[in-house]
Amino acid sequence: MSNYNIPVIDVPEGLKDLITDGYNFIKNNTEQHRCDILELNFMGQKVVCLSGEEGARLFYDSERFQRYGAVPMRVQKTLFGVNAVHTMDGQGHIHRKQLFLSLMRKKEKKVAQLVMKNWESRIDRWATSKNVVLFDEAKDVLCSAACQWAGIELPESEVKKRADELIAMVDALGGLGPRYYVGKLARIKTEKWLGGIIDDVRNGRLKPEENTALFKIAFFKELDGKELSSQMAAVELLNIIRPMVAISLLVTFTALAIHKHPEHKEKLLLDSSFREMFVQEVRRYYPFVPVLGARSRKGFTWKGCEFKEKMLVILDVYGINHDPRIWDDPDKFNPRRFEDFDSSLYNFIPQGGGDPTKTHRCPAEPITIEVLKNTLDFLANKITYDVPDQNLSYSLKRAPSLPQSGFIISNVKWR
Ligand code: HEM
Repeated sequence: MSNYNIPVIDVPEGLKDLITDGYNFIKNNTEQHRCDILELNFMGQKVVCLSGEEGARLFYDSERFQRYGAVPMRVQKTLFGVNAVHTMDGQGHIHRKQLFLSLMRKKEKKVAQLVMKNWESRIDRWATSKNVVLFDEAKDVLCSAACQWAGIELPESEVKKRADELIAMVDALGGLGPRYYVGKLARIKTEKWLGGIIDDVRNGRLKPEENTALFKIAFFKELDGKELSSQMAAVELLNIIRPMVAISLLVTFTALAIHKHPEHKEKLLLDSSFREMFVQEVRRYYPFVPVLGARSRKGFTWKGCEFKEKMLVILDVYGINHDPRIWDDPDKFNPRRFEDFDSSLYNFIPQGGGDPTKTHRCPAEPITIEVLKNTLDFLANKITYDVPDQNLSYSLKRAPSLPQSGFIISNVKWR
């Protein structure tokens, strides 16, 4: 590549170097060089990193970029599933995406209600426990609610086991060694479990309601008129319930934000629009998705950078959510910033950017926001609890990140 103005950063040990520098890796380098494009010499392979709102806009230009070949196999074998919707392009992607959008359209209130019922059912047990680890409870609550919504029968006795497997797939994201293998094994087991359920639906042994994800995915037809294989259907059913359980990470950060910012207590009680702003700030401020990847479809030049065909391109999601050109004082937790935030499709992208009907942007942002808003109301206004001494620090060098203690609460009571 002959990009004389583009800084080149050596990454001799590949993933290991990126993990060491963590969420701030691209941001530190783009800020140092005052630019939105970097070239990485990633163990001999050239990779372009894009940042800033304009970088995001370019990344979501589907004429220039594709997803096929961009998601590393290690991420497909743990987080997304091999050949899942995340890796598709063109009409095939839009058709598969419609399946997800149709399952989620106007479902946010219903899903949040299911989550709230599950939270409320735990209070009596919490009241008699010395300590409650909120993250552990959140993943079980969300797993139960996700399965109820999707039409999957899950006995209470199996909830913890399945929730642990689902979270292991998410936890494998930046993990090398054991964390990766635990996530990979969890995916193998879960795909087998759900593949069996899909077979049972198809041969009539199970009869889920017709408006559930289980039914719709079991009988979904690709553009060629064929049903998905039962394993592929299991992968996509997992793409409903796994990310629901992943909301438990944001629930834990929400609890941390309530605890660290008692100055917002009164507003959280009285003002539902402030609760929405608070949730948006949790999604912006705390680390979750670090980067996204794509490959250039064809050669082209942008802002002096020459993109070659099939070149790997990485978008700095965390960096854009902390970009000082978009956010005043980005490292300050300030829900009020959302009062007059001028949102485009590319300047606030915790769950991806662009138009969700046309790009890979997450179809479940309304659900995520509604679940978090209701959970915030529950934690801040419906119950009381103590927060005993514990290690609440979280690392920006681990993806996904989480407060060390999982957020322990005690002496829980209805308010
Ligand atoms: C913790 C909250 C969540 C976060 C941080 C999150 C994040 C993301 C991100 C970053 C993407 C990819 C965007 C891209 O590639 O351009 C995505 C896609 C997706 N998300 Fe979410 N998500 C969350 C919750 C959910 C939930 C609750 C569901 C399902 C109920 C869901 C289902 C999906 C699906 C199916 C896709 C693939 C869309 C496509 O490839 O077209 N997500 N999400």
